[in-house]
Amino acid sequence: MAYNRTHDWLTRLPKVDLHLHLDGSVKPETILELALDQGIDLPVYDKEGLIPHMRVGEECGSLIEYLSKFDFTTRFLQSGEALERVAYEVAQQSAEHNCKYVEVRFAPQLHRNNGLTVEETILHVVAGMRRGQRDFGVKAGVIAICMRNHSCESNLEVIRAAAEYVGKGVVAVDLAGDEASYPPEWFREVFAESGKLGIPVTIHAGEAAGAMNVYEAVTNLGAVRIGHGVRLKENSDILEMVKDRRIPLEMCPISNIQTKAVSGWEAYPIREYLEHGLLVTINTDNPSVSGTNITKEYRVLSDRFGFTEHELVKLVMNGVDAAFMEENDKLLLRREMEAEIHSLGMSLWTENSTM
Ligand SMILES: O=c1[nH]cnc2c1ncn2[C@H]1C[C@H](O)[C@@H](CO)O1
Ligand SMILES: [Zn+2]
Repeated sequence: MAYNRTHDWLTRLPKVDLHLHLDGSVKPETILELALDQGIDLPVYDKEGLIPHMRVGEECGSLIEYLSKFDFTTRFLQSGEALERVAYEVAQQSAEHNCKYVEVRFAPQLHRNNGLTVEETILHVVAGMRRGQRDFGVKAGVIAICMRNHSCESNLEVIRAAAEYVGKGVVAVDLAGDEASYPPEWFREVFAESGKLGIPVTIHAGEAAGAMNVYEAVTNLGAVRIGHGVRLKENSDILEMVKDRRIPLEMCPISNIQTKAVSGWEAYPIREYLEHGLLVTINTDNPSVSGTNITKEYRVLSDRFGFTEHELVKLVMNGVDAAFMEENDKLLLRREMEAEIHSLGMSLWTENSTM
């Protein structure tokens, strides 16, 4: 059936988001309220005025510049109440874009300035997410992040706490932060522990450094998914390895352009990856830092790369396949999404399609 890819259609398309940072998803209006509640001074007291403090502009030149935006927001996320609230609001924002499943990631050690333990931060994020799931019908999982600039000891603490909550809201662990200055091989000891404890691993790699980091993440850190992987195209052997092992890539198009993972849209390898058979998924990374949402990501792809409706659905369903979810739950989600896509008047084009 011919389909008109309007704004409305892309909003209504059921979607998933596997790569979304909690501290990169806070609404400016929430910051205004949190600042008031917590008695923290703000540089300005209107929503529009806060945006430049939270969002990168056109001139963003690197991942390091991009990461500098997070310090502003994390100051307000130092209580259980604030963490629970923003996790709840992520579910709400996801529902507004018909995002059926979201994996929310956050770094527990960044939220301990007022004395929360790592376990408490996880408990509060899980509680907010569960409440959001109940009120907005968005399924969710939490990914606990180790930071590249943190000590091995502090990252091990995150891995061990996350392990306690696997099956109770936590679905995986991750490594984020300044990739160019902290290569993945420095974190072998940390991720040996996640291997021992049996927690799934995804690693930010091939974003601000080359394909070798993807190789290291997969072969030595146990990554079963890769955050971004944009620079994988720089090494065809590693690209083939990722393809053969069916490692999904969590690509975040708007963020990837802003952090200069590639020079511009013309060099963005998403069509190349998809046509080569890589398991590409589409995600937001940081809605409030990047000024994005999941509908906008799909719209950009449709506009810039001329993806067909079938290709867009393929990207959505790749996300379902790549989710850190129990197989039974995944089957239910897949069925729910396929039925909804079908009711939008679209035929399906997925390997698992029964149509
Ligand atoms: O795209 C990213 N690459 C590397 N690190 C990132 C990215 N987006 C967010 N982060 C960092 C900054 C946040 O404070 C931290 C935890 O969410 O993760
Ligand atoms: Zn990220």
